[in-house]
Amino acid sequence: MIRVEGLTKSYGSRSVLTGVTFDAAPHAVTGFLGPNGSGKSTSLRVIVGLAEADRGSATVLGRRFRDLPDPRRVGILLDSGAFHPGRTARETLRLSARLMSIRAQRAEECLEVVGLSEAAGKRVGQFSLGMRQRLGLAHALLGDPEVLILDEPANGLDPQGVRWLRTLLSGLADRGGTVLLSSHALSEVERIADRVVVLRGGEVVASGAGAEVTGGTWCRVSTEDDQALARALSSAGLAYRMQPHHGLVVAAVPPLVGTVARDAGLVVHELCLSPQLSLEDVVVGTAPASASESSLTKEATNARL
Ligand SMILES: Nc1ncnc2c1ncn2[C@@H]1O[C@H](COP(=O)(O)OP(=O)(O)OP(=O)(O)O)[C@@H](O)[C@H]1O
Repeated sequence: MIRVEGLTKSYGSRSVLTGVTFDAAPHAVTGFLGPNGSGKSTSLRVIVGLAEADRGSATVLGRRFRDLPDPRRVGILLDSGAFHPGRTARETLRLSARLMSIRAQRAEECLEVVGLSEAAGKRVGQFSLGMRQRLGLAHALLGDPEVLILDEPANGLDPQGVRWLRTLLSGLADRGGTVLLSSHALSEVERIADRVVVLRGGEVVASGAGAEVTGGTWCRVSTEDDQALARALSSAGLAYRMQPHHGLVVAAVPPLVGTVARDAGLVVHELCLSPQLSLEDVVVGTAPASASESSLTKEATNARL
């Protein structure tokens, strides 16, 4: 379990985190999402004791990270570019294993897990970004941890690598582990994470299972006359946003939107649930007024259903 409560931090006069509060629970992969500069890395650095918060607290397995009797229970990958470029992958892992009093054979096992056995004798300086990420993951796995804290682990991985990462992380979560990973790549996180925490401008703007975060009832719709549909949705008290090229995103389930379109006499061209789009909207802050922002919308939705 990772518990973060009220983290607030400034660099000089610049506020970077404001009251950041969330949990990452065992048996789950929690995605920590947000645009560049929203404070994800700073939060992770505070959690593992590499940065100090001005206020608030962060605990891992019930204690501050630095107070853990056995920090090997927590695997961390914050910067895969930090490995010495002149060492081989095997040397890098064996050195860390020795520092952490972990048997040397574990380095070989972790190289195998991340698919780097063949490249184990190669210098890290010759590695691609994706290979460095794999090495970083191997490093995080050395202590056979119960908790993984990963900053942008999918960075540089090809689609096959992302699939492999998903299998690796969900396997750890299935065995009772806690995984917290940051990313600004929404599609990856949506596929990997069970729950998401969305940070924007140093504040948590949403958290929960994907469907909870997005209201679970967002859909994308386009009709023969989207302006006419917009007017009909407004009359029905439903929140919507016009999309740049065509269509709208609406805070309601498809049958309700379809009914509104039919009552307005409009031919529907496209109507589908749109969880990916809505999560992206939440992260970048372009979501239409959500149900929580507009109880009228929610009531109208319920009434029509
Ligand atoms: N050591 C530092 N000194 C001053 N400002 C910092 C420092 N570290 C981070 N910041 C600032 O804090 C803000 C949040 O940065 P942070 O790296 O936590 O964001 P992020 O969400 O991880 O972004 P990214 O997705 O680009 O990695 C940024 O405006 C950044 O410039």
